[in-house]
Amino acid sequence: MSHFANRGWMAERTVLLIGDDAEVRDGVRAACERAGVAFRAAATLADGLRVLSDSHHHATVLLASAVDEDGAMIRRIASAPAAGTLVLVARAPSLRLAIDAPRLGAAELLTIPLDVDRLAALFSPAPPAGDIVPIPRLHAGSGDELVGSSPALVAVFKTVGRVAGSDATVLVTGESGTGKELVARALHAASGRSAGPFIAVNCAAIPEDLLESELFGHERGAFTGAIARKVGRFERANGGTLFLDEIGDMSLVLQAKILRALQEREIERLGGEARIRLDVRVVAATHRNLPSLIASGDFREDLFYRLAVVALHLPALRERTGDVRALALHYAARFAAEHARELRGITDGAMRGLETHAWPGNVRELRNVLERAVLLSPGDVLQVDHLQLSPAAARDDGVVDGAEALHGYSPHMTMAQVEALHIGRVLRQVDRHFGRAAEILDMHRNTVSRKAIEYGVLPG
Ligand SMILES: Nc1ncnc2c1ncn2[C@@H]1O[C@H](COP(=O)(O)OP(=O)(O)OP(=O)(O)O)[C@@H](O)[C@H]1O
Repeated sequence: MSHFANRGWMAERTVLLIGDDAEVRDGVRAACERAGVAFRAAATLADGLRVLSDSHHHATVLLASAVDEDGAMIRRIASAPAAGTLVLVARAPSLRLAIDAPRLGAAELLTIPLDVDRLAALFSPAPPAGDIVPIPRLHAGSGDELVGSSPALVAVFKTVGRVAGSDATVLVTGESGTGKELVARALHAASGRSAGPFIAVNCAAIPEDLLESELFGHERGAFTGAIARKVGRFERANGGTLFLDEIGDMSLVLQAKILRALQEREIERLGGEARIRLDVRVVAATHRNLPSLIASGDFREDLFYRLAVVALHLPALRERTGDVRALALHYAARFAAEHARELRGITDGAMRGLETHAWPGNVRELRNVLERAVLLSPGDVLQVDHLQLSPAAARDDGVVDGAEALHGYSPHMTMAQVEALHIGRVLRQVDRHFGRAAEILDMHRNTVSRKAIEYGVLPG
């Protein structure tokens, strides 16, 4: 390469650091050297804006300042066209900064001490076009359809097609996140009841003492606190489909009541006299092994046979890796459209990473990984670093199986990996409510948010 050509390339690929911190400067410079891009620094915001006004940068790293409470500084840099990809770094990022960063236009928020490898990956030039799996255009109307063509999923499609037209009760089994609810919706949509309601109840999410009235309803005064009549979900599903999710977590008393409702096709509201006729198709689902619950006396055998008139099993995603590519492209296209991001494709390396991941959270986890990657990738190609797949869940460690895989845990993990997994899981569970997560984890909420950012486990 000639001297001039080299200079031209360097001018294109320059990273600007704005901020006055020796440790950050050293880290960013090291990442630039590793990525083969030029490094430039501006100590103050004013200097930085001056530099940005006369030269273009591939990426800008901004040391987030505690005084920038409303993010005005970040917004100003992010909106400068010459700033390129914006990366924020902070020593102890506040929860607010972590949540606001993507909205303000930052592609990444990194903590100090800097992860030089991650930074270098962000600065690396886009990979050559040949290594990219292109993302298809999203066709209009593609919503929540079942994606995949593995033999296991095709068998599910066929069964759905065969039984949708009947009113037979269907039991859908499979690990959490495998698509049981989506299958129930597909059964409803393909049935003669699609004009009627689809009512879903997560039996494990509703406290035991409320579940009965939630399902069957109650009359006014049926119990303390029943100040008005309530129509239950069975009744609300009349003319349509009732989806009873996590049926294996229901008490034996309620199991008996469900069985009766299914057999008699009638219910009574709590505290009521009248029998109410039902025209409801029931689809039930569970991630638990019902035959073993029957063996331990925790699930009624007669209810099992009543529910499993047709049984449909959704295999875990790691057992049908053939579906991963189609799902990844589907969700990349969908989230790119949803978040108005131009995306060309996914690198071969990233696709391999997806195909060899153990997916303890199944399709739900894949969907979250893709959404986060689409939001946070700086360029128009998704690379393996953008996926932030936890190495602990790589499939080929040979130990992750059965119940352990279900929980993403393996005895080869470091304490940090276990902590990352647990914090991510708790945050998802409490729907990103950091106060509640802090209580569960018995940690200060700032520690929770710092660790979540550090480990890259903020749920999408
Ligand atoms: N084959 C698939 N194609 C496209 N999206 C899918 C597929 N399977 C699952 N998903 C998506 O994954 C997510 C989880 O699916 P769903 O809620 O149906 O799983 P589930 O098995 O009912 O989970 P849980 O047992 O935790 O309730 C949803 O966003 C769903 O749209």
